[in-house]
Amino acid sequence: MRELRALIIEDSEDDATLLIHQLQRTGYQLFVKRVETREAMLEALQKQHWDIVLSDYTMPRFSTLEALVLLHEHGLDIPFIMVSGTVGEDRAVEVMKAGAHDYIMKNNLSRLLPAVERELREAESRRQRQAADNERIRLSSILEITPDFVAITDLKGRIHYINRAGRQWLGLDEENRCPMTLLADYQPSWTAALMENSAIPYALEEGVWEGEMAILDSEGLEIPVSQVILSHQNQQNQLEFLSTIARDIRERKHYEQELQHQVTHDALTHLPNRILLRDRLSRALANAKREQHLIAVLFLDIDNFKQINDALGHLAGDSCLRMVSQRLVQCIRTSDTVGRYGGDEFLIILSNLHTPSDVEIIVKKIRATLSQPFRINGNDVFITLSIGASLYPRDGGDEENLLKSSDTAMCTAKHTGRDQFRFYAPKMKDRGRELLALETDLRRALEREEFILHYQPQLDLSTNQITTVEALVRWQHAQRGLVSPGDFIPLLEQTGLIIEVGNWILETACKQAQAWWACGYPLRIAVNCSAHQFQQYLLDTVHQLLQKHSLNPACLELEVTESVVMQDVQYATHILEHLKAMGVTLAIDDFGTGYSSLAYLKRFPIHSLKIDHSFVHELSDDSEDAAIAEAIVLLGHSLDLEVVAEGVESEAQARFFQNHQCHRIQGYWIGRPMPAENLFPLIESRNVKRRIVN
Ligand SMILES: Nc1nc2c(ncn2[C@@H]2O[C@H](COP(=O)(O)O[C@H]3[C@@H](O)[C@H](n4cnc5c(=O)[nH]c(N)nc54)O[C@@H]3COP(=O)(O)O)[C@@H](O)[C@H]2O)c(=O)[nH]1
Repeated sequence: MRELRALIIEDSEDDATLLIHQLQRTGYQLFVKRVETREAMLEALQKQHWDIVLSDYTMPRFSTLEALVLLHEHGLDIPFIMVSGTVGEDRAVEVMKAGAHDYIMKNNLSRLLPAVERELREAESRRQRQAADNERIRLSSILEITPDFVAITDLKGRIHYINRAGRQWLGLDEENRCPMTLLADYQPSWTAALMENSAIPYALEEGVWEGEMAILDSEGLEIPVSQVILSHQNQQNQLEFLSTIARDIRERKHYEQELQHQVTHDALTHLPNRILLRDRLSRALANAKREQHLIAVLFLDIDNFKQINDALGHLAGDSCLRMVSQRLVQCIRTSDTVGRYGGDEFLIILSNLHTPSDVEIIVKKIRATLSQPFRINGNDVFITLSIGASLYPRDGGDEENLLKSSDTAMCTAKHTGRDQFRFYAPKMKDRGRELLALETDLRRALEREEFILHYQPQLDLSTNQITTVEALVRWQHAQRGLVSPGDFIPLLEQTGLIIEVGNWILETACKQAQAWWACGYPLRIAVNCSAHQFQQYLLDTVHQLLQKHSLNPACLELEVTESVVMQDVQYATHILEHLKAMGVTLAIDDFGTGYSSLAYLKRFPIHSLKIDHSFVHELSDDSEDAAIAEAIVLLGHSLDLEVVAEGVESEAQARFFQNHQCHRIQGYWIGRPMPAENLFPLIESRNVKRRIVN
């Protein structure tokens, strides 16, 4: 049974009883309270909720109008019916204006029930409307404060509502909040097209569409958004409005891009990494196949990068890689790609080439750019690259083969010597395999005692005596026979084995020199010192060996090439000074082939210069070489350095150097490199069999 709580304002108990009787006929479970003063009504209102108020017009201590004021003061919307015996029309109007919902004459109480029913219904619908209004206000205040863009448009895309965030994004002011402008005016063309062709039809069909789009801000900049579009029907089930809720995803996009960059780029140089390089190569290939173009893949490896790391530290190595990558980027078009393949290896993809010679032009450019010294930690570092190139379609039709071929070409370039460039050629495959096998054998050669030393005499031109011999390593391979150092020294350098083998050479040479001294032959022994050895523990090793074999330091001459000492002048000066302090003599090998600065030459504590044999071979018929050789001898004289001419093969060459007061000569004309025991007869006689005929 429904409840009805009725507050009766009546001074007459009888009249109140009559009203109650009437109300009881409604079938409600009735709760009634009669009051006749303001205070009593106030107390009743405070104690509980009332569904209806029935009020007499006038009472000795209270009135309908006062009761209405009280309700109004407390903001209560309770159906209010005046039930009065004698009230004129004017008063009735006055009461209605004051907020009463109806009035009923006491002599016509049959109207009471329908009036009560109606007012209860209306109160309920007022309550529902109020609740709906409150809900709407709450929702719209939420919409107003949300940072997301919210707009309602009609099916023509005209904006009917837009929230505060939306107004701010689009630069609309408060007054202009529903300007009936088109939402499409605030979208980039690609978003407008996506809306029209896909999102709106889908939302109209399915009710909701979700995806990523963009909105143009007040300055026309694209704000990437994650967007939901909802379609709304009117009461006739016709589609009428679309609401758009868009969330700013700039930050997410930024992180996504950053993540994508991290996955596809090298952290040190910011160049594309292997993953992106492969992707670019496969795209370039697809394009080249369509357009019938040539592609080149260049594999680049920094020569002797380990030395930079070892000598200057890893941070310097890192900045070297960064600098190299910056210079490489400058050498190519933006449509081409340069990336870091790993370690000190870079890859360049050149597309849209017309002829293979285009590659040579780029390689020339790269070498010219890299020929300028790199300033690292206050040192001028010179860097060269070994470069191999493969061409599509000639050397491979897919990424794998092109990469492999360019790598093989680079390895061949590296084995040929530093600073070389090679196009891939099919025969390189075998050479590559051969080098691999050689490397495996080399790793075992030391423990199998397959290395031996040969000695080549140097003739002192002022005394005609052999005063110095150069120790030259040979590899006595079980199957290959005697392997020339030209074939395995570069491999020892690349694998780092040169340190171990170099130390063995140094020790064997020191032992041999000591043995000769013991037999009464005070020969000086010249030993080649590789770049790696020069960078690592050379001072300690030399010091220990001299002690261990009780060798007079003056009997040891270390030959270091010009390029090794020029790579890091400060470091080289430090090492050379310490060696000199130990009493060891120092020679600059292959002099004339590098880039020595005369200023540095003066500063280096060296004892002799060895003229490279390339200037000696063609001496007689090439006046330029003769001029260079003569200039080196003169330079030696003026810097108070001994000069040794190597590669002397003929008497004419020997005479040339004697005439120019060169101190020593070395070469086949005196004697080839030979085992120690073969050298004895030569030293014994103290006379060179072939004499220079004056
Ligand atoms: N780090 C080390 N490098 C070494 C060592 N032993 C040799 N090498 C280096 O290998 C390169 C080739 O050496 P090799 O085949 O021994 O050639 C040397 C001589 O045989 C050759 N030579 C000497 N006289 C003549 C000649 O009259 N004509 C001619 N065509 N060649 C001649 O020259 C090479 C000596 O060169 P250099 O060292 O510059 O004095 C070579 O680069 C060696 O340095 C080693 O133990 N450690």
